[in-house]
Amino acid sequence: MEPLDHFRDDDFSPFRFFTAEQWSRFRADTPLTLTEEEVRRLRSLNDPVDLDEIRRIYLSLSRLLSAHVESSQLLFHQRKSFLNIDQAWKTPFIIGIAGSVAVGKSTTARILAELLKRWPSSPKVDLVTTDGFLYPNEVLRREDLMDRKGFPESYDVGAVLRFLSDIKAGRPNVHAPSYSHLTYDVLPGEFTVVDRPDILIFEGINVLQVRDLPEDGKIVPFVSDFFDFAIYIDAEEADIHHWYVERFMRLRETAFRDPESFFHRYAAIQPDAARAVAESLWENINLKNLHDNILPTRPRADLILRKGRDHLINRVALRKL
Ligand SMILES: Nc1ncnc2c1ncn2[C@@H]1O[C@H](COP(=O)(O)OP(=O)(O)O)[C@@H](O)[C@H]1O
Ligand SMILES: CC(C)(COP(=O)(O)O)[C@@H](O)C(=O)NCCC(=O)O
Repeated sequence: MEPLDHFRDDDFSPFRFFTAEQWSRFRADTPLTLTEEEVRRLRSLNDPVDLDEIRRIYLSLSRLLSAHVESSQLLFHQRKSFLNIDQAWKTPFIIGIAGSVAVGKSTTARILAELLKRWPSSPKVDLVTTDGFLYPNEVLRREDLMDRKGFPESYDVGAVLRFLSDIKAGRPNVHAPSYSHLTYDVLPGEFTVVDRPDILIFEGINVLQVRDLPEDGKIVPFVSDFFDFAIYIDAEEADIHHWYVERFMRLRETAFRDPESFFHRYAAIQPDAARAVAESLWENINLKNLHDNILPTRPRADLILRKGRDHLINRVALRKL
């Protein structure tokens, strides 16, 4: 099989590689618990995912995650008895989902959340996206970071770490800030409340980021230190570029029509001028971020889902144990 860029599919690779067909066989007898209509509701604009893709890719993934969650619960109980402690609260299992802007992380996260909720054990599954942890536009403007929205420095990483550490500590009613793609800003005073889930899916472009160690020797964790399983959604740069621009053009006919939309002015201009804006946002912000900050985190994932030009997953790489 063709390797994933600089990954080598050989005995020394940390990953095992599968075609979508090979991967689909691992679903065994995992039942299909979503309907076509539900998948349509869960997918983002321009995402072609359908029930066939759920069968081919997501059922095996759900089965694999179920094995990981089960074994982490077993380990948790064994640890309790080893330490002879009586810890009433459980530690949520956290799944990180990373990848470029416009690669389809939100759709994958929403589909996974629904599939996991429908396991026979009916776990409580919550989903949080990292955009709520971006600094408000007012701060980004002041710090001259509006052209670096989505870069590591545009997030309040301290707040992310406090959030995840509260979740892992089993605290009730932990607040995650909210973001609006419509106003292109953090929503003041709006939160998602996360109340001791069994599983938390934490999705965002930079969740596998590692930072330079502080010079003062202070020990600061990485966001991914809180993850039990990390997924990277991957695709050819040219394809993601195309999806970004096409989505922007579709948004002109939908979300941008709303006078509240930050991008409202681009709904009225000529298509060529709008396309030029999308190209520039891609080139100057999102592509740079992909090269400098996102792609380098790919080898840190446990699982890489690689999409083809048609936006469907055609290859899977699973980290060897
Ligand atoms: N300007 C926008 N207006 C409205 N919705 C948007 C806009 N940009 C992105 N979205 C939506 O926000 C979600 C997240 O997009 P993005 O951060 O690019 O990640 P991904 O495509 O990997 O899910 C998607 O559902 C997308 O359709
Ligand atoms: C809000 C985003 C940074 C994504 O954030 P995430 O949820 O991945 O943390 C991204 O969608 C974005 O707005 N990028 C800035 C450039 C642009 O408008 O495309």
